[in-house]
Amino acid sequence: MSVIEVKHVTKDYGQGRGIFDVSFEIKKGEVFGFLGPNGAGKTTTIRHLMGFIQPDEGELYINGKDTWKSTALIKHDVGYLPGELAFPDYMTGDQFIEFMAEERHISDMSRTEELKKLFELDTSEEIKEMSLGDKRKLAVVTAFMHNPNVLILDEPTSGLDPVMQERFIEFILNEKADGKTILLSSHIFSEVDATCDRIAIIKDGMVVSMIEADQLKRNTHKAFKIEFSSFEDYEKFLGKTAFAIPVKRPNQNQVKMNLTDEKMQQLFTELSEVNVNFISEIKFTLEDYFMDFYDRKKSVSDGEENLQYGIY
Ligand SMILES: Nc1ncnc2c1ncn2[C@@H]1O[C@H](COP(=O)(O)OP(=O)(O)OP(=O)(O)O)[C@@H](O)[C@H]1O
Repeated sequence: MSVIEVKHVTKDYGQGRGIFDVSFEIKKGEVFGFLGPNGAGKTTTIRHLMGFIQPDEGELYINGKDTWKSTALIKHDVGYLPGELAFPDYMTGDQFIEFMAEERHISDMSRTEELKKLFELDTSEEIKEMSLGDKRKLAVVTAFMHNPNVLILDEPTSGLDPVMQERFIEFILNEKADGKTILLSSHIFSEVDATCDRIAIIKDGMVVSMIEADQLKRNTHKAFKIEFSSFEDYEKFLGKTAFAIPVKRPNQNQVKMNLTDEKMQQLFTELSEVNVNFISEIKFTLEDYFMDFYDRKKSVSDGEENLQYGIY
């Protein structure tokens, strides 16, 4: 059974703003990445999941409970790390932790202590004196101190330095190994790449793509750049090749093309008849894939937009 279910959720704020017919499911033990440009609708979707907002249409469930109708129960199951942090400024970190422990009826503080140690957090300071990074760490400790089975993380590492970002990734991977179900909204590709099993891309309030992270890694379709030794070689290759060549750069005697592993031998046979300066693989990353959705109008030259890197 899916732990998180988002079913045809629409919240229309007018003028094209909001989320529209958003659907996805997250299975137990899965880390699901939610990527999208600013204003795409990530936070709105997450706030619906937390039961803070009632959808105009559609339903959302966590562990089978309707998130709007069972907000209090949801809080018990879920560790939520909001994108924008709000704390009572007059408290110290310790007082806030104590307050949250009482709220959650936690008496055994061993997990809280472990989290404080993991993230090297000094909780004796007044919250208003804390750096943004320390406030983020305090939010992490208090969001997960009750050891929830479901983690909902909205831009969790913003404000953390690279060492702590790395530590947060380790934390997510450990939680995943423990069977937790995790929704991670992020702008940081390396973080999503390192942790997520599946990734949804949201744009203008709509889910425009859903991919398995492995699909990117195991992609047998590859893109190559080839530079010929002379314009004659370039022309000779183009005149004879059986491959479709989406990118041609006559000024540089270069082509770019897609290829599956099985067709590699055929390419080398064709290239043996001409002189080549180099052939290089164009590495395809999650970032490339995302950027394609991020701005379809980005400037492309020589038909480069046709290079789809085999992701269909
Ligand atoms: N309460 C609201 N009233 C009106 N419009 C809203 C409201 N909340 C969000 N929106 C609009 O809905 C759209 C989606 O916003 P949302 O905050 O969900 O985006 P996001 O993907 O989380 O972006 P970011 O990466 O910048 O945090 C935006 O156009 C935003 O202005």
